[in-house]
Amino acid sequence: MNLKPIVPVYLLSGFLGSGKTTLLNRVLEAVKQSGRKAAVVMNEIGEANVDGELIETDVPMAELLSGCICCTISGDLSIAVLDLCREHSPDVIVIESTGAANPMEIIHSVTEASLLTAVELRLVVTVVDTPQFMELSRTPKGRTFRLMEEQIRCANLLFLNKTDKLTAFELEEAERIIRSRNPHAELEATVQCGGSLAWLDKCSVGGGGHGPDHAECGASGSSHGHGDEECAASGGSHGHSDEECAASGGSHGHSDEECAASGGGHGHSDDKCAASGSSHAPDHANCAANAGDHEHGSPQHAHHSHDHVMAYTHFFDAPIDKERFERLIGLLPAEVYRAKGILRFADEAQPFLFQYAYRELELLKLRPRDQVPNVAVFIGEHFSKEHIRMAIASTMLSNE
Ligand SMILES: Nc1nc2c(ncn2[C@@H]2O[C@H](COP(=O)(O)OP(=O)(O)OP(=O)(O)O)[C@@H](O)[C@H]2O)c(=O)[nH]1
Repeated sequence: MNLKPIVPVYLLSGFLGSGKTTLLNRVLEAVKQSGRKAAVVMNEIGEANVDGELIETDVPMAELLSGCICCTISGDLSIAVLDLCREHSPDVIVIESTGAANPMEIIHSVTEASLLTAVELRLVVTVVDTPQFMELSRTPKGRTFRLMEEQIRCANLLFLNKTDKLTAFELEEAERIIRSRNPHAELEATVQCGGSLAWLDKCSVGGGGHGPDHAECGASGSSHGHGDEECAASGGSHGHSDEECAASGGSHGHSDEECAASGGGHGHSDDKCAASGSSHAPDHANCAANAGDHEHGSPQHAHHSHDHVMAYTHFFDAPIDKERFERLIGLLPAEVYRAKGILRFADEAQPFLFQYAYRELELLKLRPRDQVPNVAVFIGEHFSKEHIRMAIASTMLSNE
């Protein structure tokens, strides 16, 4: 029988602006260096795929815009994965979710895709904006903080990013608090997501095997820890029975145990998967419990913990003035904590990618792959789109 090799799927999770695209670029480079072919699913909450401009043109990419893959377009995610497999036969698929996504729902979508084609979720990597997480941990816990906690709980591997902005003492405190949210995931303190990518190599993929090598790749297998019970614990939050869970994982001949790994992207082989380096499987029960806390039902009936996050996309119809734009950024209300876009400045031949995360602005010259829009996406919580529209009009168009 000529079975297709199972394509490992890596999910990059983490709150808005934490560093997922930064990590994605490192992952893509590493996959390329190893002679394998990656495909990417990118999800943006706004109407423009700004991050896509940072990805090399030869990488097949599916873009899911204007929604969050964990809810409004979760069906699209399974289809995107199927299409990428059919059209490009990748060795590896990397999904970068919006920062507003809950990984549990995405995990569910990937297992849905695995019913139809040979893909398997191998690892959930959550990138934590550590200074931001710590700042929010000191104030009354809002929904953003709780979403960050969920993203932390569902990870196999945690990159505690932006540690350049922390003192050694603060980092120690952050590690302690984050560890308490997920005692099992491998944890690495990083700057620009510069952590180990060994997990990409450890899982033998695309090499003609028929499914993950459980002995070698604990990330995919669950050679220890997950039994039916845990599977149900995890699946339970989405209304799975053991049977359903087995069905989900079983499309490629998985056992229940394996299903826990596939369904949850969790389940490490203690000694073999230095990949995630993790010696334990992230605790499904944690995720499920957490899901319950925050009103996660089945994907169809979920009340998502991130529906407070909103985006306003503004397309400029002509090149804009750089200084005025910087002034506009300075005027953004605190509720807008993330913005990004591709901008054409009046005195510059090349377009710029702009990034704004928690009051830090970054402008980067772009060599676009194609025609690019002149666009800015503003992301935050409970802000007035009208207010932003008016701020743009008064700052960008005034004669001062
Ligand atoms: N100071 C600091 N900035 C970082 C670090 N890592 C990433 N950044 C910056 O943070 C901003 C956001 O990084 P991205 O990789 O785009 O973050 P993201 O998670 O993909 O953002 P969204 O797609 O909007 O959720 C960029 O300006 C990065 O240069 C870090 O370790 N330290």
